[in-house]
Amino acid sequence: MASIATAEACDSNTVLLASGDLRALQPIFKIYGQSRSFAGPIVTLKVFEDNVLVREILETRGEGRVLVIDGGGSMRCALVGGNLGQLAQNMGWAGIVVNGCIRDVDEINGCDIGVRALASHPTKSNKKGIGEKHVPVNIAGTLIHDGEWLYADSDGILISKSELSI
Ligand SMILES: O=C([O-])CC(=O)C(=O)O
Repeated sequence: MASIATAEACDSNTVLLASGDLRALQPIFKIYGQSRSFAGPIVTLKVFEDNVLVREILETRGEGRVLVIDGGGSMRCALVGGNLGQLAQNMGWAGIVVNGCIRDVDEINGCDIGVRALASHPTKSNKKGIGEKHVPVNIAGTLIHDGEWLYADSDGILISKSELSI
């Protein structure tokens, strides 16, 4: 999906920014993946050093949505790797935002999705299947709800209560 420029979205939606219906994530993410700009409705996931539920969600049809994973900011393993990046692309996800690490960076950079993560880490995660889908998550200073909209480009990431019009 062609994305609205985040800077422009901020300039033309000052009322939404002031009310908190539109908010910018703190700039803590690195940019990966082929799509530097992406946008879509959010699916939230809260996990910690365990990516079984990440795969479970990415195995469902993305339909242009964005998976937002609160991995608790862990710097001890990767929640998404090349296989999951490929799966996300094949299932039609627009992108993945990870409050945590990814791995197989070269493979992920070849995938036709947008990915944001704190860093890369070569270790895989646990496989216990613990976590919560569709719950509110607090990432980069911002509370994010399932079903809200995410807009990402080279300037940053915006969360909007509803779809923005151009
Ligand atoms: O399976 C994992 O833990 C993540 C991974 O390396 C991949 O997606 O390729």
